[in-house]
Amino acid sequence: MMRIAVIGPGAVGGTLAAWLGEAHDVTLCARTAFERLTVETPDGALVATPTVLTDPAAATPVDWVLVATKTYDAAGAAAWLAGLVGPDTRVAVLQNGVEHVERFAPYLPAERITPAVVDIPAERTAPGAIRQRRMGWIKVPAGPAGQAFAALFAHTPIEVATTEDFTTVAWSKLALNCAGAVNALTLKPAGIARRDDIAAIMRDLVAECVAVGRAQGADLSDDLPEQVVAGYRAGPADGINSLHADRLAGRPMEIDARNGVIVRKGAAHGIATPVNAMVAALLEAAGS
Ligand SMILES: NC(=O)C1=CN([C@@H]2O[C@H](COP(=O)(O)OP(=O)(O)OC[C@H]3O[C@@H](n4cnc5c(N)ncnc54)[C@H](OP(=O)(O)O)[C@@H]3O)[C@@H](O)[C@H]2O)C=CC1
Ligand SMILES: CC(C)(CO)C(=O)C(=O)O
Repeated sequence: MMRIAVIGPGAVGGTLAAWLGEAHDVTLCARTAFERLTVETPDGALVATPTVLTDPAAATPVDWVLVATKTYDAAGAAAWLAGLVGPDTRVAVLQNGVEHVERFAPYLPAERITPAVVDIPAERTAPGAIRQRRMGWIKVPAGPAGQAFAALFAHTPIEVATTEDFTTVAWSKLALNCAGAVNALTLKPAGIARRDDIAAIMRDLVAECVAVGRAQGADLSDDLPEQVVAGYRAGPADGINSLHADRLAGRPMEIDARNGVIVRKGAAHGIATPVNAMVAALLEAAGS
């Protein structure tokens, strides 16, 4: 049994905490207090009453810290690290985008950070109340830290694996996420991808991501734009991605981590990214 702290027990953090709590000692580090964690999973409900801390001063060292806040809440998440991180603690960052390590490098030595790509669609209806839509998967870089992270989930049906090519995994996931901007813009769930005009915009967003990702070293196939659209069309039409959920709730949005990053890194390589720049600007304006 490992001691695990989850910073940010929202849709992803709450889902993982509920599964991990079946075999480990899990503490939740939350911003908003709640008593009961209930996750409707594809295999039925998981209900737990874990320790929930809301004051970083109450945190004590654990074996693993899992950071699952939104990217824009990194500074708040980092406030927990002084209490949670001891000499042997490993820190996994479970967020979308391709900048997991850069984002937390100001707070921790980079070698202590395990970046994780998560593909587990989950929606939070209230603090501690979550619907996990699909069992999904997590990928982490190959190596001792990645193996130790995967071992935490050995008792769960979630597929957690290491990869020798994390760059490609992260950019492939970014391709999926950058296209999801259309949902936050239109305030329509995943089924909007069934419209041909919207699918054309999604393909353009992904094509820019592919061009920039390749320049960053990712091995991305030519048909990724088509695969992304096909995936959205095949999934539940009422699925709400986390960017869309943020806009619906009036929260900040991960625009920079999901679309802005393509524009920023594209500019560094001299690659034009007008469609991602446009949706990022429209979302910034919509959220301001
Ligand atoms: N939802 C999904 O389906 C998926 C999301 N992701 C990615 O995972 C990451 C997390 O997303 P998601 O789970 O949807 O986000 P949520 O908004 O559901 O959860 C984030 C949680 O972080 C908490 N939080 C914010 N600041 C702090 C702080 N200082 N201390 C402690 N807790 C804090 C929030 O608290 P409060 O309750 O007060 O808001 C909230 O509970 C994002 O990068 C997202 O892109 C990846 C795959 C799937
Ligand atoms: C698209 C999805 C649900 C895939 O896990 C996701 O990453 C998100 O909502 O942020």
